[in-house]
Amino acid sequence: MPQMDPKGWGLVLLLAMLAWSGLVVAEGSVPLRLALLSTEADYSPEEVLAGRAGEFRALPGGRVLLPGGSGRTHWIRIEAELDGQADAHDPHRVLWFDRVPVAEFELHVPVDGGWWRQSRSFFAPGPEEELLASGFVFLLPPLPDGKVVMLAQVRNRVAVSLRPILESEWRYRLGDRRMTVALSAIYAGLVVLALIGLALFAAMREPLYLKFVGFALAAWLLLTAVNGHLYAIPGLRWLGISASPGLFALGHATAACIVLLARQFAGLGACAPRLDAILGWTPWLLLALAALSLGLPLAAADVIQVGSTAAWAGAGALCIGSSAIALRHGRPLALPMLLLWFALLVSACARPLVSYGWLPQNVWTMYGFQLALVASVFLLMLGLTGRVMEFRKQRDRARLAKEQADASLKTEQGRRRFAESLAALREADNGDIEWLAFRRLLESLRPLVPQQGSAVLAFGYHGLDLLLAEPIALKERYSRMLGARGGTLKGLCRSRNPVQVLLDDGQTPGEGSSHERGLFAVVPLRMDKPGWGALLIERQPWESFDHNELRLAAEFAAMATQAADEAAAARELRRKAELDSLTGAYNRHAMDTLLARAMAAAHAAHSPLSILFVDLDHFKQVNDRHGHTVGDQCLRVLAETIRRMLGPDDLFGRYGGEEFIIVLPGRAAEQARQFGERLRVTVSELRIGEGEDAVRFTVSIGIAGRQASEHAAQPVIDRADRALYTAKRSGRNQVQMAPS
Ligand SMILES: Nc1nc2c(ncn2[C@@H]2O[C@H](COP(=O)(O)OP(=O)(O)OP(=O)(O)O)[C@@H](O)[C@H]2O)c(=O)[nH]1
Repeated sequence: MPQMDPKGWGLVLLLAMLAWSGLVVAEGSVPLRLALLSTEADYSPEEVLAGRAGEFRALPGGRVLLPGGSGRTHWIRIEAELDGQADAHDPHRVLWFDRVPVAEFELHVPVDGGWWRQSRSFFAPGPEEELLASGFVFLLPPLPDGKVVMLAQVRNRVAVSLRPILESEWRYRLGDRRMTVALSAIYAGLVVLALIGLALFAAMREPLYLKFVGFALAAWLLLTAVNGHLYAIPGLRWLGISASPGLFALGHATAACIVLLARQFAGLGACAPRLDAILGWTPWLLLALAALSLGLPLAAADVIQVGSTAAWAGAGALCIGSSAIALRHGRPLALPMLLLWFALLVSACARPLVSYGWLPQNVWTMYGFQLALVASVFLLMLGLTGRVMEFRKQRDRARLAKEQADASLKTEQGRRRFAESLAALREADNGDIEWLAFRRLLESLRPLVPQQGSAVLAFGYHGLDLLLAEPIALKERYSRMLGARGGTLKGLCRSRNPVQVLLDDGQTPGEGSSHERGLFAVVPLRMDKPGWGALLIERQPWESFDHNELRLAAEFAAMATQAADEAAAARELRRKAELDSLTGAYNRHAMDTLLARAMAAAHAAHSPLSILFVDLDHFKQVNDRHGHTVGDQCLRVLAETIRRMLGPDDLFGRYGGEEFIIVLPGRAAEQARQFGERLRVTVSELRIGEGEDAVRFTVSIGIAGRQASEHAAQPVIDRADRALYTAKRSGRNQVQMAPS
């Protein structure tokens, strides 16, 4: 069995203190004989006493039970034997009745041959009544000793139980004062608890506290209404119009709040979902019943009374059930809650049962409900304050989780975008791959890792030295830093793991440097030795990098170098596939593509373009005489000679075995002829080898120019080929122009 919380013991203590305070004048000092007569006609007190209205029925047990819904007038005869003992110091007597919800209550006392009359109303208390009157109180006129007969005339709608007490005034006042103090404490306590709940809501923004405030206020309204004090409060008197149905509606609203909170405290969503669902819609049902109570005619008040008791019993049973399950699952405060719901259920049903005469009328049956209700509010308050820290922790956890989820989503998006941008490297121009990879790296990391700036430095990476900065304005500073701390950085890169170090840019303070020292995350880049490089991310010296940031930077840096390596490898493969392995010139396939492109460009720009076919003369003899190795060497030397003579836009490829093609964009026939002639002469002067064994060779060249309308290469190639053929036939070692 779970241990009782210290708060639970505090509650028990509170209940005991309230009980000790003695809520009512327990018993009168003068014994009373009671009799009841009910009639539908209107009679005067004399006629009633004379027996014209019917016979009085004697009532044992010191109380009067009046059935509800009758609309009849009840006459209560109260007989007492006054012996005069009370009047030594206190000549006045008080006749006291429990304050029950009756519409009209009039007391008739025979005085000097006439009648002394005073009336009371539960829902419209008169100005002569005290604000927190404990009951219907009548300060009697001086009465002679001996037998006295008084008549109380009552009209009621709901069943009530009345217990008259005849008492000396000072004894009544003593009890009444204790009652007033207790009630004031209860009412004020409820308001204070509601305010505390409101303050907690303002601090925590947790709707549960608002529910509690609603409950505390509903309890306050219900208690003040049940005791009849609500209708005596200036400004709230109008509430008396709703009479008994209004009282029951308040009861239903309070029950709705109780169920709402009981559900929240039990937290059965996971372990008893069905009961949880029922608890979810019960408050709405109770509120609907409250509305119904207000809508039904006043004559149905006694029916509403029965319905209200049943609704409370049902709501109480649900609360008890939920607390019992919560207790089994070890929920905090489940045991005191269970006991309280039980006390509330029993006490809520007790008062109506007293009215029907099925239970004795005493402090517990009449006021137990109020005690239990106050104790419930108090216990819930304790429970709620206990949950403040829990809520705060929960909220912090939820916020942290959301921040982490947002951050990881942002990182994931950044990673995806970065990977996409790296995929585009394969399409990049040859010289841009490394630069683009590192620029993307810096730009992608910037929004993910808070920083002052960042840089990539790389030496001997794919044969390049690079320094990139983000923002670009910092490049100068990083360049200075590299000059001053390059050795340190190179040393750090040997470890291959990211580190964070304080570095300066080598300037002394005051030399114009905006921030001399920064904290740098140094992430070594993976590259083949002797090359080395690093990604640097800079922050203020006091803002260190956490493990995740360093890991992310290392991951992105690895992605960048890997993508650049792959793109460079692809570039190399592509290049090899386009080149002739022996001479390094473009092969025929690549040349066809490049030539088609150059022709289209020349056609679009209306600019000239010339094609030269260069063929070695009697190359078969060179091979035969000197061997293929020498033949190969001749081809390489010729290719190198041609390459040296080309401009940046010129193209050069090997078109067949010993046949080369040269494309000269922008050069017309005459310029091409001069180029060809220069080439022919240069080749004729070449020597392969030394001395007498030196090999010499010549070339024949055929030239054709693009005609104005031509944009396809083949006709020009054909003309150049024919010109070459002419050169060969005409004796070789010469340049022939194709006819234009
Ligand atoms: N060493 C070497 N020889 C090659 C290569 N490609 C083609 N050849 C040779 O080039 C020679 C071409 O001979 P031909 O087409 O008869 O022409 P030629 O002997 O140069 O005579 P003309 O062109 O009429 O002056 C052949 O013997 C081929 O074997 C090569 O890559 N290396």
